[in-house]
Amino acid sequence: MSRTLAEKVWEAHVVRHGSGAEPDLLYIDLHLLHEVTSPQAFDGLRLAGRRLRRPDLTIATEDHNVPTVDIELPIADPVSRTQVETLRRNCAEFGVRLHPMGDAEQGIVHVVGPQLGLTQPGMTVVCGDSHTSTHGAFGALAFGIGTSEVEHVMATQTLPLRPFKTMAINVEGSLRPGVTAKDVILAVIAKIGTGGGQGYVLEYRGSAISALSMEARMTVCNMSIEAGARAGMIAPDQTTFDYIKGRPHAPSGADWDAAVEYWSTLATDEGAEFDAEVTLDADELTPFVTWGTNPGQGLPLGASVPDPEAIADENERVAAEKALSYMGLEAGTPLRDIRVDTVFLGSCTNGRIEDLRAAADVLRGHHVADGVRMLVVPGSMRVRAQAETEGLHEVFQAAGAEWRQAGCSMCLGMNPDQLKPGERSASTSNRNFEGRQGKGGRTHLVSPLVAAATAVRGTLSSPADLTPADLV
Ligand SMILES: CC(C)[C@H](C(=O)O)[C@@H](O)C(=O)O
Ligand code: SF4
Repeated sequence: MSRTLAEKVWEAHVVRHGSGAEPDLLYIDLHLLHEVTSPQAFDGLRLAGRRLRRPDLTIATEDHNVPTVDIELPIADPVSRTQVETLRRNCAEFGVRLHPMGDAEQGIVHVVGPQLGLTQPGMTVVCGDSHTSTHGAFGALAFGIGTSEVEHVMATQTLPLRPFKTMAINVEGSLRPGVTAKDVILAVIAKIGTGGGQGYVLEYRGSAISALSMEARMTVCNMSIEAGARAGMIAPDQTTFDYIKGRPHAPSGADWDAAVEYWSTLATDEGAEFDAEVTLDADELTPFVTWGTNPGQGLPLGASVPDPEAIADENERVAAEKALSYMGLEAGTPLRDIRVDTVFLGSCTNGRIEDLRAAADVLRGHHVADGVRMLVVPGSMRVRAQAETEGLHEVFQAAGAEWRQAGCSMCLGMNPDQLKPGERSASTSNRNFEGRQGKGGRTHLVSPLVAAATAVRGTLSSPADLTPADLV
């Protein structure tokens, strides 16, 4: 029978089929941990007198609560300090490999796994974090789990799971210059809505997806959860294999050949049926930005703030009214006229080396606009080191941007990098919820190219809007 990629990975991991209403029990190949969602799970193990079943398949990093400056000083915020210290104690007690602040491999959990070669095609990957969907870019079945499930995986290396439906997201054609993976996924979410993926594993397919680099594919899969999906996946291909080859945890020698042979069987079979299909024309996409307070409230940069009155669906209309009032925006204002105070380049969506390179290319020869602060936060210390080898930090600093240490940073208000009430950002992260980047902060989700151009002009912009007058 023809099967989809997701079905193949699922079936390869069933330890025990559930009968009737019972869920299947799946084996988990990789368990990622961070400081926010692990403490109660470790407590649970301790109370039950259990050890970790497979510490060798478990890895932890510090990302959410870490400051991105003065990292050699004690963490000032007591809550954050406790989180980080608790993770350190737990990892030492239970024998889990941890990359703490300052370590060469520390970084955002979803940047660290792939860069170490831990994330591989055909795996099941879990983490107590919704953006675990990122790892699906490798053809892994990867999803976020709750804290009680984290404990279950720690104790047994398995997880009871209910079946899912499959949705194909076909993106055909080629992206125009200046249009990126971030624009693709923002357009997908605007099309299917923040609940459109509920109950589904999304598979991104088509010529525009095949043409993406691994890092761009991670950007797409990262935001699957913002469409409500269980996971997002892309079939592994030569691009995937080339990315993994030679990484610290990649198979080598005969194991590599055997792995590639297996990975090559994972793509969805010809004739396999999806429960739903959505199609997007890549050639028609332009830079996309959000105007509202959920990731589905987005439009092409060339559009204007929508008029809620013109929205037929009542729920959507009310949501739009509320969003505009929170965002301090007037219907009809061209999106390009929206002025920002802050630009944030980073996060597990867009904090990898290609994102930094793309933004640096725009910033070279330019300066951040008066009154705008720009934070550049590499997704991991390895990304930071690579960027410094390439001199990108000098480009950012010469442009007046702040060059930071690795972490989640301004993606969410759990560390010192936050917006003040009423401040507005252009942010390469994945969520624009009320207060996400700090209480009262207003977030516009954008690509790294739009982030950089916006920093220069001070209003939401794409690189194509920069004129010779913007050069310094
Ligand atoms: C803190 C963590 C549980 C959360 C998540 O699950 O995604 C965070 O990473 C986020 O992006 O909102
Ligand atoms: S960078 Fe943002 S989205 Fe990613 S794990 Fe951290 S807080 Fe969550």
